[in-house]
Amino acid sequence: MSSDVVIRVERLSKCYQIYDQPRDRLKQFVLPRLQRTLGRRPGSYYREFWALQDVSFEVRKGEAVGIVGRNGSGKSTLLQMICGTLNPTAGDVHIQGRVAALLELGSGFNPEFTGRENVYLNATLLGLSREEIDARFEDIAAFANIGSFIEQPVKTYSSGMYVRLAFAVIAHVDADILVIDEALAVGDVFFQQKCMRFLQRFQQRGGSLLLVTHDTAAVLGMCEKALLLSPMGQRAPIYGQAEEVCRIYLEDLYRDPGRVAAGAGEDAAADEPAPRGTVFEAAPEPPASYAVSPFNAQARSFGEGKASIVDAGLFDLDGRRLSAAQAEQRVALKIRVQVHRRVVYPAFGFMLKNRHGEFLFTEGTDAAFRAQGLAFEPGQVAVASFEFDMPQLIQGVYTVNVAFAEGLGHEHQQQHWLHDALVLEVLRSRLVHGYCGVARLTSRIELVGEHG
Ligand SMILES: Nc1ncnc2c1ncn2[C@@H]1O[C@H](COP(=O)(O)OP(=O)(O)OP(=O)(O)O)[C@@H](O)[C@H]1O
Repeated sequence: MSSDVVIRVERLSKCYQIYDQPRDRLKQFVLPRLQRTLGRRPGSYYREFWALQDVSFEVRKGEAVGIVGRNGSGKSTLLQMICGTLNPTAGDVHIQGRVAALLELGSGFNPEFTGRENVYLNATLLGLSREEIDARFEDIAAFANIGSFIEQPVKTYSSGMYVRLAFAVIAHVDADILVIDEALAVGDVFFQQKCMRFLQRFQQRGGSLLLVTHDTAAVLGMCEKALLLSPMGQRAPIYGQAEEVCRIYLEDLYRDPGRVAAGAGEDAAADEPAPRGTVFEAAPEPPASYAVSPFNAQARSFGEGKASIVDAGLFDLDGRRLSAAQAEQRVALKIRVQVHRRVVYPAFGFMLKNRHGEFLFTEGTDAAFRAQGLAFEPGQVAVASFEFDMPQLIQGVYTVNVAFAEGLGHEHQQQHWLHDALVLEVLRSRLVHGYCGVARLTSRIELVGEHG
């Protein structure tokens, strides 16, 4: 195996034996032995089911590979074989380094043990000595941030707490390869962003990542390569550049006849064909709606401290603070600072982040006020107000960073930067794909003629 390949999967296949009835399993266990003793050819009492066929790919040091595929395409089966908890029917898996996995909820932890005991159990299984775990325990507990629950049996945990602890363990065992089933990303938006930051640093340090997900945006955001698996061998596995693989995955998904409900369109088909010139207007849709959190003054922050951000929030144009907003509503995002020491060329900014920690947009006053030579003096209070139309966001939870800096362009220095000062939760949105939607969308369909 070449030195920088950490996972090599060669022609891997898995066949499960399916028993139609429980008693067939017993028959399969007993009868073939009996038949052999009697000198007869043993029969079989199961059907074969190939969950995975002929999968080959490689992961290199520092590389992130996404595994996409519809339900039942064999993703979990593949991961289990990579982690060594399931034996392949054919083919090989070669691993170079320590693998830590965040797989099915419930696997890995003993429900009767406390969080602390499970940390020791899991980290030991992943190769750490007792002394190493002692030295890291506080960091693990701080990463999980589940408070005194760490001393409670994990059977009392919510699924979010469970994942927090499981992720905290795999983040601290010096793994070379992390295997993450993204379906488990059930923690809140802060924890998800924290995990993403950790995964980015992990990769920068040379760690390799296998990410299983249905979310092509996550694959495109994090992975250079991707593997596409299809259920029931509908198509041979495809391994290649993430963009190309995600494109094929989406095409397959939309080609699936099962997507269209049986009988759909029959009512319309019974109607007379619409004449040329008919225009179909889109039915009006309710606008996307958002819940807006109060300002979190305790949010994580950094900066040189010449001024402090003491408030930030979304307001309507009459100056009322908003706890709810709608897409395309005109709003003002306001950031209030108290100045402690003189600030020359002050600049305010804000950015919206999705649950992966990716910036959807960042806006700031720097360039717009550059020519005006602003300076703030100690004791002054200033409020920046950004007015804009609320964007069309896809389903999810978002956070807003707010920042105050001194200086221009690249020469600026952050005075106070607050991570996640506001949280924006999408309560309803027509959008489920992509990052955000277009503004002021209206749509119509017109029959413009007949061809031929
Ligand atoms: N122990 C088993 N015995 C028999 N069939 C199994 C077993 N485990 C999985 N399968 C079947 O193998 C196929 C692949 O399952 P697998 O769980 O690996 O798919 P998946 O891609 O992870 O699905 P999902 O996205 O729904 O989690 C499925 O049809 C599943 O029913």
